[in-house]
Amino acid sequence: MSDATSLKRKAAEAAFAELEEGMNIGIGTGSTAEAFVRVLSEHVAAGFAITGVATSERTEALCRELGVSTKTLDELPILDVTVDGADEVDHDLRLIKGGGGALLREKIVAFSSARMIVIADSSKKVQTLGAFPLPIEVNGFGLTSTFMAIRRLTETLGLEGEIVLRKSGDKPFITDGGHLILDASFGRIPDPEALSAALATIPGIVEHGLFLNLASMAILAGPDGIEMLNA
Ligand SMILES: O=C[C@H](O)[C@H](O)[C@H](O)COP(=O)(O)O
Repeated sequence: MSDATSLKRKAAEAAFAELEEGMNIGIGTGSTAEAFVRVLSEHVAAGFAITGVATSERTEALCRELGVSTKTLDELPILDVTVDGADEVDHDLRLIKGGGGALLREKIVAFSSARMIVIADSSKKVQTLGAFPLPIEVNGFGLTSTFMAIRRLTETLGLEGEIVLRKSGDKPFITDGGHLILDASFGRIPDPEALSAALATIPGIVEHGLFLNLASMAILAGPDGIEMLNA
């Protein structure tokens, strides 16, 4: 197991320790969330009862393959906890998510959960969000207009940098919801709340990858052990 893989597994094991039998849980997307599904599946195989709501088709397929039972969010609209990865975490538990394109369902599921536990290797902890390009999920209709509105509004906040349409091979990347993603490389986002509020005014934006006031705990696994951040 590579160092990064073993750190993800350690974070996933620590998140499992926060769960109780019988809980209804949101299950995130990405390589760290996948490590969590693997840990979970081992406990399920040993008789631990839990029901999950997956945040992506990819996670749903993995749960099915590994024997973790899932329901839809409509069947289980109130969740005890969501466990998910992140692309960046700051000291106030503000996150950038969506590197894997699952931000919309991830945010809906996290919002439906009493708690959100973020799991990551310690490299994801940052002083200021923004080195990781911010994913912005947009409707395909009026893409150019939406792009220009994002550019205009972010410039008024002093944010500059490349904004590119995410591709999968030579085609646009399409999310599980059938939308497109623009990745905005701002470098630094000194005021995530102001940016989030500004983006919310643009109708073509479906959702963005700033997760503010959602995470209640972050479990960061590093070479020297586990660091827990609590809201
Ligand atoms: O859309 C994907 C998610 O937000 C992931 O949780 C995030 O990109 C982190 O992924 P990973 O654990 O693979 O670094």
